[in-house]
Parts: sequence; C-alpha cells; structure tokens
Amino acid sequence: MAQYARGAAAVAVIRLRNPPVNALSLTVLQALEDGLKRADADPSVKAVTICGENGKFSAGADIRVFSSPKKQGLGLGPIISLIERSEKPVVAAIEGIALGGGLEVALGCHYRIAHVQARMGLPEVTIGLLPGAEGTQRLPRLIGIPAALDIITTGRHVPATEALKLGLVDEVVEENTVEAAIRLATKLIGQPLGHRRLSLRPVPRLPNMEAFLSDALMKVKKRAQGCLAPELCFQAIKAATELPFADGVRKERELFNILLTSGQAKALQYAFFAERAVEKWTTPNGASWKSASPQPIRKAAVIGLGTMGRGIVTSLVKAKIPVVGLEQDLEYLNTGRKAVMLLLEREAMKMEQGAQTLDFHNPARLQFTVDFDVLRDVDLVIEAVFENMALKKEIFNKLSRICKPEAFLCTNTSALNIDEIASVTNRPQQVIGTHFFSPAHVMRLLEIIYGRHTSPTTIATAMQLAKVMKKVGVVVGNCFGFVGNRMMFPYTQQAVFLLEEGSRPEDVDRVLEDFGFKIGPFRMSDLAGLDVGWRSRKDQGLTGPSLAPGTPARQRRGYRYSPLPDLLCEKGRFGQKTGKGWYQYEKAGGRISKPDPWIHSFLSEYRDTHQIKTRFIDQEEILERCLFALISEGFDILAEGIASGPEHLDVIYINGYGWPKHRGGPMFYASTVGLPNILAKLQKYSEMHPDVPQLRPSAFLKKLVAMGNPPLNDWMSYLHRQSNKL
Ligand SMILES: CCCCCCCC(=O)CC(=O)SCCNC(=O)CCNC(=O)[C@H](O)C(C)(C)COP(=O)(O)OP(=O)(O)OC[C@H]1O[C@@H](n2cnc3c(N)ncnc32)[C@H](O)[C@@H]1OP(=O)(O)O
Ligand SMILES: NC(=O)C1=CN([C@@H]2O[C@H](COP(=O)(O)OP(=O)(O)OC[C@H]3O[C@@H](n4cnc5c(N)ncnc54)[C@H](O)[C@@H]3O)[C@@H](O)[C@H]2O)C=CC1
Repeated sequence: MAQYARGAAAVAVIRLRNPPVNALSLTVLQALEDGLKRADADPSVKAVTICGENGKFSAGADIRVFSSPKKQGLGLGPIISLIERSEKPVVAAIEGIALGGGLEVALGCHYRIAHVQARMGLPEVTIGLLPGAEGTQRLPRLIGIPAALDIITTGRHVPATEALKLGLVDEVVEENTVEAAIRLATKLIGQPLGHRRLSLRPVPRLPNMEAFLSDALMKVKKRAQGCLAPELCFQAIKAATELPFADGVRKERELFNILLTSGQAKALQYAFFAERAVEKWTTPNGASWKSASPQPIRKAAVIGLGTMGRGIVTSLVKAKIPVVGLEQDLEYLNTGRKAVMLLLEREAMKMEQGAQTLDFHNPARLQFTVDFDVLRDVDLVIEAVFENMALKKEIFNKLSRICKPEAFLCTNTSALNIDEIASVTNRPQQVIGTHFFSPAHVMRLLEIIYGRHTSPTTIATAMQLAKVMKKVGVVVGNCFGFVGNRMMFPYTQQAVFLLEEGSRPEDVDRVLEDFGFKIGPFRMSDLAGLDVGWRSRKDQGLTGPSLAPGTPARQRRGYRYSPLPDLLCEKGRFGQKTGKGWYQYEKAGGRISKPDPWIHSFLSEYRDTHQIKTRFIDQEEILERCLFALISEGFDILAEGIASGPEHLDVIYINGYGWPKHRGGPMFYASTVGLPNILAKLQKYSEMHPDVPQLRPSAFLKKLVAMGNPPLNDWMSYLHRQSNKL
C-alpha cells in the first residue's frame, strides 16, 4: 500500500509501503494512484513528495508478479505519466534504493533528492526484462544516451554521488531526505514545471550518434553471451533517439512483451529467487538457519598460499577480516606473499580509496608466517594445501592442538571426505568444508559442506563468512566431489568419450559454448591444468604405477574408462601452463587456444589402436550426453539428501561453473526440456553405452516422470512418496 499524509501545510506526502523493499505490487500501485488523485483534487495541497517506508524508496515491480497470471506491469507507465502531468510539483525523496520501476516512478517526478547513501538503477536486464514503464525513454532524455545505455544494459546500481554528477538527481543530502524534499516542494509551489517533464524534452544529440550506437551494440552483444535482454534494452534506447516519446514508449512495450514471454526472463527470475532461497539452509537432521547463530570471526588464517590460498586471503582482506597466511617454508611463503600483494594491489586499484580502505600493508590486517604457533588466537582457519588426504589430516591434527578450542577449522578440499579430515581433530563439530572456486577472489560461489558431526553454529558461521566476503554460500552434504564436482564428473567424462567416438575438442567446446557456457570442457581443462585430475586419478589407482597389471586400457572396475587425458599428461601436455593440452597455445602460459592438428592425428591413431570406428556426432548428441548425464547425477544428489532442493544445484552451477544464468541452472533447464524427454534420451544413450553407468537415468528422475512430471517446486515433496507406476 501507500500511506497518504501531510508533510507540511501545503505538501502531501505519499509513502510507498510494502516491506521489506517496498516492491510495487498491484496494491501499492493502486494506493499510489489514489494518493496522486487525492492530492490533485485537494485545493489545499499545492505540492507532493513521494518517498518509501523504512528508509527505502522502492526496489521496483514485485518480481513474483511477472510469472503470475495477473501481470501488474501495464499499470505502472500510466501512473508515472499521471505523476509527470501533475500541475502540482512532485518531488521524489530517494532513500536506500530506487531500482527498476521504483526509479521509473522517480523519473516521472519533477525533482529528485537522494540521500548520500542511496543507490539507484534499472536492473531489469538482470532479470531478463527491460525498464518497461517508460524508463528507456525518460532516462536518455535526462542523462543522455551514453550514460543511459550503460545503466540500462548493465543494470548496475549507481551511488547517489555519481547520480548527482550524471544529473540523475538534483540534490544529494546527508540529513533527513524526506524533510529536504518537503522543503524543496514548498519552495517550488507555483513555479512552472514544463521543462521538468522529461517526456517533453528532446534526447541530447551526439555529434556521431550513428557510429556511437553501432559501436555500443557490438559491445552489448559481446557481453550478453546469448542473453536476449541487453540487446533489447539497447533497441529500446535506440528508439528514444529516433522516435517521439509516445512512439518510443510503444516500441518499449513491444520489446518488453517479447522479453516477458521469453523463457530467459523466467529463468533469470527463478535464479534471482533461488539465490535468496539457498540462504535459508536446512539439513536433513533438522538444523536450520532459523535456529543457528553465527559466531563472530575477528581474525582468520589461511594455510597454503597456492592458487586457491592467494585468492582466499584476498577475499578475507577485502571483507576487512584480519588474516594470517601460512606456508610450508620461506621460499613458498615469499612466492605466496608476492602473489597476494599483487592481487590486493589490483583490487585496490579498482576501488575508489583502495589502498587506504584495504590497509593491507598493515601487519595487524595481513600477516605472513611459516610458524603454526601464530595461529593460536585466530577464530577460523581455512586450509588450502595440496589435495592429499594424509597431508590434510596432518595439518588438521596440528591445528586442533594449536588453535583455541572455539576456533573453526575449514578445508578447501575439492572432493575429499570431510568426516575423515574431522576425525583427526578434537573438535569434529567445528570442522567444515569451505569449497572456493578459482580464482577465489573473483568467483562468487562458496560450497559449504557439513560433515556428520558439524554443528549448526559452524554451518551458520561459514554462511555468514560467505556473506561478508560477498559470496553466495550453498550448504550441501558430504560425498565425493560434493555437489558441483560430482555433477561435473559425468559431464567431462561424456566430453572425453565423445572424442574417442569421433568428435574433436573444438566441436564439443563450441556446442557447449553456444549453449551459453562461458568456456567449454576442454578449454576449461586446459585452463585448470590436466595434471590436477591426473594426480587425483593416480591417487585413486585409476592410472599410474598403482594400476594393476593387465587392466584393460579402456576399462576400470568393469566400466568404460578413457585413458585419453592420462595419455596427454604422460606427454607433458598439461594445458595452458605447458602451452599444449587439448589445444595449442602461443607459448607456455599463453591464453589463446588454437585447434591442434597434433591432437587430431593423435585421436585418429588412438581410435585405430582401439578399433573404434570414427563417426560423425551431431550437436544434439554432444549437448544431450554432456548435459543430461550431469542432470541425472543432480537427481541422484537430490534423492540422497546431499542438497535440500534443485535451487541449490542451480545456484552452484550458475555461480561456480559458468552455467548460463539465462538458462536458470541445470535442474531448471531440465524442467524446461521436460523430464520425460530427458529420461527418454538417457535411456537411449544408456542402451547404446551399457558400460557407462553415468548415462543410466537416476531412479528419482524416473519416479518424477512416473508421477506425471511435476513442476520443479514440487520435486522434493515426491522424494518419499510411493509411485504405483514404478
Ligand atoms: C508493458 C509494460 C510493463 C512495465 C512494467 C515494468 C516495471 C519495471 O520496470 C520492472 C521492474 O521494476 S522489475 C524489478 C527491478 N528491480 C530489481 O531487480 C531489484 C531486485 N532486488 C534487489 O536487487 C535486492 O533485493 C535489493 C538491492 C533490493 C535488496 O537487497 P538485500 O540484499 O538487502 O535484500 P534481498 O535479500 O535481496 O531482498 C530482501 C527480500 O526482498 C525480496 N525482493 C527484493 N526485491 C524484490 C522485488 N523487486 N520483487 C519482489 N521481491 C523482492 C527478496 O526476494 C527477499 O525476499 P525474502 O528472501 O523472502 O526475504
Ligand atoms: N586449483 C583449483 O582450481 C581448486 C583447488 N581446490 C583445492 O584447494 C586446495 C589447494 O589447491 P591449489 O591452491 O590449487 O594448490 P597449489 O598447489 O596451488 O597450492 C597448495 C599450496 O599449499 C602449500 N602447502 C603444502 N603443504 C603445506 C604445509 N604443510 N603447510 C603449509 N602450506 C603447505 C604449498 O606450498 C602450496 O603453495 C586443494 O585441496 C584443491 O583440491 C579447490 C577448488 C579449486
């Protein structure tokens, strides 16, 4: 709703009210319209101020309504026109946030005053839409095409001080914004408003408008990576440069409707709510975010300053948590220290008052050591040493002797058993997996893995840590590879099998990159280093000296196995770091991948050796085998209770594995393809490859199909229900 009151003798105040973010629901819009009409009809009211309850202007349209049959969007544009047409001056008092439809309301006002801490933006593009309440036509008229394009196509939040420089707001205040707006409204009474009505203004011309727009379109397309909304945002803004306001609004509406009915908007809005849903974690034994309280982390330590440790230290410093970095010897320590300092300097350069704010030259903030005794007073340790169980156990045993009893002990293992690591400590309840993703200071995902004894407080503390590091924490159970890497395994396995059967690395990568992955499986493997997986396979006895003599080359434990990655490693082809892997690079450490004729002839010799008949594999098969195998594993994970819902898997894939957000994550994607289709395809591929268990459809997937393909929101409720058709 919206509250109507008097702010001063002649000023009506309309306060948008819909906690927690004053989203513009149908009720709020109706109340806003009623308030405007009431103010217009009352001769004693000479001016109006619009503000929001609880220090927030508005986060825009209620996103849930876009997927409900009653779409409220259509009502907002006319209300904004009503504000703009008012003969009485209307002043927006922007506190906290004015986003999406919220900012569009403010753009309809004749003046805008913002609090210095406020943020403004048109983030519709991030949920697959465009500002559909005339925002694409008003904003360019106010701040010009380049700034409007930037704000609308990126959806970024603009701080008040920048908004003032851009001319988006007229004044920034440090004190009470609503009172300042009421004072301004009082002063404006009786003054002409024509020039303040944005719809009547021309769009400021650029001398080279055509060239500017074509360059901008190229940049927008490049950034969009298959997402529709940025390009349609561009088209709407371009319309503002070509058409009168009313025609521009018609074009905006047309483009908005295309987006609204596209699957992408649905997927992106699902992703928005999924990210918030995973914050409300629960575990199968009843622990939950509701009852567990996090402990404060005043000081942390990171053990191992290799690829991951460096990024983790950087994230902690950025989160203003004092941190100690520990290495095994002085040589490693110096290398690690230099790498951390370089990362922090780069981060500081990106920030306004970077170096002072991060204060990383201050030893009270950041310290390096080889001495475990220095860790006596830390509240939390994150171990990031080599992926080796014996080494991790040795370290955890040492930590449990040295660290204070309340300290939490976290491991950044990619796959190892948390319970086994915890078993060597005197506090298994305070041991937890915190699985960061590389580069750890950039990637948003933090997979948080609880063991058998991990306490709810420990989970809550790790989740809080994710939040202060501005990461998305997702709580999952303990199994080999946890959620992300466990689902990745069948995906990369299929990719390699496809090479054996006839594809080339660039064919497989292209199909998956066209689907929307930032990087295909082979380019990814070259980037991460083929030696990482090789070491793990050697540890598991799948290859190397511990492999039993006489083991068939393409079979392990009775199932199909591809030795292709091992063969590449044996030839020193570790990927980018050696300049050769699945592709060739300009030099060791080079980043530009080129298809490698050596690989092509190596693959054909390999097929000859193993009498595999090369066949043409089409895009559909590449996509389905890689993705459906991954999805089937996802259903197993859900059935085992390793994750408490499909949103968890989707948030993990979007934030940690480059899954295209506009496809909503693998489980959401499965729901759009239709579970019966996925099941049928898996059954077909499984019959073709009976020695590949990862292609056998998950029993839970079969059950959901037998239950009539229920919507994703209902999947978990079928877990323990009986199915008559099975
Ligand atoms: C044909 C013509 C049609 C024309 C119609 C076009 C109308 C438009 O132009 C379209 C729009 O406005 S679309 C909406 C654009 N606004 C946004 O995308 C803002 C989304 N919200 C945020 O960024 C953060 O929540 C925010 C920055 C606001 C706050 O962040 P926090 O981290 O403080 O808090 P959160 O945990 O994110 O949020 C708190 C609770 O509020 C829910 N929520 C937030 N924004 C919402 C919104 N716009 N609609 C509905 N619910 C929303 C959020 O889900 C969370 O809920 P709970 O998890 O249940 O507590
Ligand atoms: N590299 C990646 O992309 C990812 C790795 N991980 C996991 O993170 C952990 C670390 O991996 P990376 O950083 O890639 O390894 P890395 O080899 O780059 O770094 C490991 C570091 O640990 C140090 N170290 C070894 N023994 C030590 C000891 N006793 N005391 C102190 N420091 C010691 C080494 O000197 C080295 O600097 C592993 O468990 C790995 O599985 C997790 C996610 C992604």
